[in-house]
Amino acid sequence: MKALDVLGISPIVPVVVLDDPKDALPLADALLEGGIAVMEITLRSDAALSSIEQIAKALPEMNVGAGTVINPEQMLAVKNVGGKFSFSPGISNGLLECAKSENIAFIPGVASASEVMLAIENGVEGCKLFPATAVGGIELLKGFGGPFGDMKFCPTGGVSPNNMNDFLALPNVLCVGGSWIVPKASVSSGDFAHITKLCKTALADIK
Ligand SMILES: O=C(O)C(=O)C[C@H](O)[C@H](O)COP(=O)(O)O
Repeated sequence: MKALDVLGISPIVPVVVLDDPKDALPLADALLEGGIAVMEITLRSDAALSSIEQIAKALPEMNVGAGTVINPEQMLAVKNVGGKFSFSPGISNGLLECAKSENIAFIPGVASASEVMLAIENGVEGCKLFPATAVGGIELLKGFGGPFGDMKFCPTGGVSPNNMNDFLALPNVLCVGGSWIVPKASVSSGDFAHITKLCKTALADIK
């Protein structure tokens, strides 16, 4: 799978923090039921790698990968447990080299023109804009569209049902990332039906 394929799976990429690996499969099922076949599990908890491994083994129809990948060791660990891709909040030569040599779908985070240029120099076709609303959001993406017409983006950080359509309407935006679609309280209380409902509502609201 290539980075652009990852960004083309669903207009919404759920950004997930899991504290307990037992929640991994019910959550993946809930997202699939809601019509979303991609999920980014952030490496911010000890449960992340084992959650990715479980989902990759049990639910091949779910495209599971990692977020918050900030060094090559983590990128390799994600690949080793069956994660299909790595998102990072930033971009570094170490991550770019590791992704190339290991043939890993890598979506780096960018927030400036120079970072987009580093991505282009390394053959990257799709980036996360992070943290999207804080670094300029819609206006920044419109600005990037001039000099970097071929680069595609997944804005993440501050995206919500209120602004999702403004982002998705831009020609250089393939999808948006967000944590709103998987509320922590719903996961901890086992209310996976609510998450399915949030997915269905969000997909139906896309213009
Ligand atoms: O660390 C990463 O790799 C990330 O992916 C960060 C997340 O994208 C944002 O924390 C999600 O932002 P919200 O949807 O505003 O909660």
